[in-house]
Amino acid sequence: MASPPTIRRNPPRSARPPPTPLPKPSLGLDGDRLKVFLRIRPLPDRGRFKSKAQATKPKQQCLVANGANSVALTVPHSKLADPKRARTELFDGFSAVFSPDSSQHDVFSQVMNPLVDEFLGGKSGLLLAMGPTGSGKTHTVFGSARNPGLLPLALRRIFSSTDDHPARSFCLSMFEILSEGKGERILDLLSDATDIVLQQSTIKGLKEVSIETSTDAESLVLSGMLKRTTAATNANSKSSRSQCIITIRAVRKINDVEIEKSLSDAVLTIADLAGAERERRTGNQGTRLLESNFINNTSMVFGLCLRALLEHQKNKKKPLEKHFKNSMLTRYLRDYLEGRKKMTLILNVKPGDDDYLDTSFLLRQASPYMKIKYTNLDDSSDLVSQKRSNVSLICQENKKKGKFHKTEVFAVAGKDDVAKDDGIKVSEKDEPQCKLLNSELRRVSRNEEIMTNFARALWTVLKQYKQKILESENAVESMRKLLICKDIEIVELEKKLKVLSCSCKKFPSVEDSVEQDDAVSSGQVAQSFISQSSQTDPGSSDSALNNHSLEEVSEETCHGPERSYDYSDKTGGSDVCDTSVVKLIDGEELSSRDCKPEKACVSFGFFPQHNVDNENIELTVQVVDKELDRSESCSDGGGGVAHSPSGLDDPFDQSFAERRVLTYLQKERTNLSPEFIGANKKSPIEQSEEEREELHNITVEGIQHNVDIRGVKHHSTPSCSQGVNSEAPNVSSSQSSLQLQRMDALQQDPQDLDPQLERCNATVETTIVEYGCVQPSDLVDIHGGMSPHLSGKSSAKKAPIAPSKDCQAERPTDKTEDLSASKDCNRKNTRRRLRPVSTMMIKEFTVPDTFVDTKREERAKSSGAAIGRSDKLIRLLKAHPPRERV
Ligand SMILES: Nc1ncnc2c1ncn2[C@@H]1O[C@H](COP(=O)(O)OP(=O)(O)OP(=O)(O)O)[C@@H](O)[C@H]1O
Repeated sequence: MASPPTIRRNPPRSARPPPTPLPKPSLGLDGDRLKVFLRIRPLPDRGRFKSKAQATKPKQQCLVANGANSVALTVPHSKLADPKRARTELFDGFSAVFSPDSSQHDVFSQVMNPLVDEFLGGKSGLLLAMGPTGSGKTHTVFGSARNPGLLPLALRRIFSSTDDHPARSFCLSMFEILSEGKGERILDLLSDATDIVLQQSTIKGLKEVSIETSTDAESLVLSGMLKRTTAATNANSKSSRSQCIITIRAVRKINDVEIEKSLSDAVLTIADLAGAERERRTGNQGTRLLESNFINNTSMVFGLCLRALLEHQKNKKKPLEKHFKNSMLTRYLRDYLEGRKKMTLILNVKPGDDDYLDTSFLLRQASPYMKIKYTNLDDSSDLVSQKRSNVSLICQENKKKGKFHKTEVFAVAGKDDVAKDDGIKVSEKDEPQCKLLNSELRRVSRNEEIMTNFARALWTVLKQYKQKILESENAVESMRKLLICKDIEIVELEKKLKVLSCSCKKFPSVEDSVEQDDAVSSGQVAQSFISQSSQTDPGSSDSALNNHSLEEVSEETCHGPERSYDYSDKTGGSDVCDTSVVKLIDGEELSSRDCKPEKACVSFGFFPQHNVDNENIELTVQVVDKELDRSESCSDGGGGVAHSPSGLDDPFDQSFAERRVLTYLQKERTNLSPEFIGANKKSPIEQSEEEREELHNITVEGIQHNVDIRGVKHHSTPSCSQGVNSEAPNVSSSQSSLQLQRMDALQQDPQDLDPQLERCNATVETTIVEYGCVQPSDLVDIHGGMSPHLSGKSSAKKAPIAPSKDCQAERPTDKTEDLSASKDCNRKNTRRRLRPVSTMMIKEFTVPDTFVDTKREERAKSSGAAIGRSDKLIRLLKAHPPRERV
């Protein structure tokens, strides 16, 4: 059985056959395209190599001329990944390819001679040599004395032809563009001038030397070459470090129309670019490296310009990118790089294997350039470029002056022939260029108009935004001022609240005084305290006013039954009382910094309580809440205050008391002294449930519920009770005033508290007697007296206020007439009495309804919340101390 045939699916690739050279392009097509010549320099002399190995080793070539217009580039073996797969690239389409053995004359005849002919015919042209370093650019352009290059040969050709045209002369300029730091500059090689600058495509300050003969011209070029910047690198012993440009300009000698037509100011430009360098190859460092960067950058920009031109020619809709702006060389050669002037390129390459990368890069880069067409050549380019420069300068000047108006632009652009307006004669040949220039001007002016309108609209929008920002800032400022005003109002309201709260505490005392005619129990003590306060602070209008008010009250209320307190807290207790006590402690006005809740049972009372200990003095202002439940529990608890039946049943007394209270409140409204309030002593008022219900409706209630409500533990000392019985008649008001003055001093100056503390302790007890018990015996109510007390440090917190046995014994109904009994007896009368007072309170101390309502709502909450409000109030009062009294 025969075996199946073996099929090789992937036969090994053989080397590609050499590409067939393309047919030489016709002259007609070639004439319209950018000419690109390729010159392959000969391999370096083998004798240069130092080592014998290198000298004997045959030099491999990677680039060979494959035809008149093409070359074959073969990848060296050393750079092949697979040595078996050799690869050769074909580059075709060159105007001509000069083999290494080509002479300078061969190159000149094909490359330079056509340019010279065109130049002599009045057309500008450019020959530009480019290639890697050491590829023979300089050799091709300048040559040597024995082997002159294209420039000397061109000069010889030009001057050899002048014999036929004696009316023309030529000027030669030579300059170089070299790197300066990270920038670049122009150096005139024919003079020592340093102030030459590049403007548009014109170099200002560049010296032009008129040349009469080729010999003079060559000498001039030689002198310039000597000044050119060169340096030795690993790739070239005399490497050019700059772009050297030589211009030959034809000048008219005779004003002959015919001659002028044939000898327009054509310029023949020859540029020898510095060769692109690879750092690894040249080993450049420092300045050489900067030069390499400059050289490579210029070559790259030049290539970009030609690529952009090609892309633009392929797609007319694609705008021509302005790469020429990125280097001086391309700026100077703008007309050539934008296709308005004819340019010829000669690529110099090295054929060695070592030069494969440089050669490959150059061929890949420059191959597309051969597709560039010249469809709109500018034969009178100098004239047009001069016009463009003039227009550009005019535009720049107008922009600088800010007087660039579109009308002017249109006036210029609207004219078909700018040159005519400028007095320049434009030939029919130049008319297309003038039209092009005019259309360009219209486009520029249109863009200018658009940008101007856009800038105006943007400016308007910005102004509107600015206006809005200003309005917003004003609104913010007004709101800030409004907030400040509101804050001030809040502070004033807080102060007013504080005053009202204190006045509410004082009010029952006054009322009780009026009702009970208890002039001695409360009035005297208050009078003594007030008088002392007045002495302590003569300038205090508050004290004076309060003093006066209460003096009047006490004087007028000397008759009538004296109200009494029944501190029947026999169980020590204290905690049976649910009556909430408002404690207001003003950190500024009270010297005490410590507020301790005291358990007391007061129906409606006010107790300034000074607890003096080693640390501080507590002045606890206790205002009994009028809440029904609490008051009820207070009364029922047995530990509360038993109010004696008020004796103010007399209508005259009632009305009189109301008038007095009204007078007092009117005075107090304007100026109330918290100190006085703190020192004032109020008598608890027992109320019935109906009374409490009514009191809930008055403003005072709202005020009182704004403050902290706590249970208070009454303190009492035996001395207090004893003082009521025995010492009260003997204690003079002056003594109590003196003692109270000391207290007042303590309150006013907390810093002096400690030194005075010990002294005060002794007087405190006496003051307690005065506050609670100093009353004439005939006026002291059987139920007790005023109970505001100052307890000493030993007894202030521990000993509850309780009537002593003696004190209780003096009371006719001390056991039977307890709090509840007295409350029941006086419920209705108290209601009648309190009603007008409540009305007055509403009238005098009306607070905003919202405030009252809010406080009522808050009052409906738990007592814990009330405590929180109290703390808030205390903090608020501390944060916003009342104004200084005048
Ligand atoms: N066609 C040639 N025939 C003989 N010698 C040549 C040829 N081309 C170049 N050389 C020699 O090669 C050397 C380097 O040439 P050249 O300085 O012109 O290179 P280059 O391209 O100008 O280098 P660079 O860009 O660094 O200035 C010179 O000594 C020059 O004489």
